[in-house]
Amino acid sequence: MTSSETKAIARVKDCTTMQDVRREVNALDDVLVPLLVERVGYMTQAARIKQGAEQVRDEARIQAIVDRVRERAAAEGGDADVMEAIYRSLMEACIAYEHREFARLREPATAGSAA
Ligand SMILES: C=C(O[C@@H]1C=C(C(=O)O)C=C[C@H]1O)C(=O)O
Repeated sequence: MTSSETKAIARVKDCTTMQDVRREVNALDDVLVPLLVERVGYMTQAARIKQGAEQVRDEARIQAIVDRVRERAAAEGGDADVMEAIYRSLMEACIAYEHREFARLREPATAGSAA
């Protein structure tokens, strides 16, 4: 259970200027981007493990993630619809990347490309 004092929304600072807002947003992006790089990295793992390209998009898993992040966002005092939109967009980018990785990992080896 997330108590009202520990909710993420309670950590938003009051800002006076747009410089204040953008400094805080940049600081959060500095945390988010490395985590997103790590998340996207698991798409390469998924691409290796899955047996066929038709398995890359998994609608049941997408819906389970949407349900889960909507609940997590609400528990943190956030907007569930905004979080769903962010995650649907994120997962579409991840799926497109996973398709590229699926193909790349199965490309026939050519001279000079061994690694
Ligand atoms: C990583 C997976 O592949 C895809 C990418 C997903 C994601 O970005 O979390 C979710 C579902 C899949 O369509 C998976 O199946 O779990």
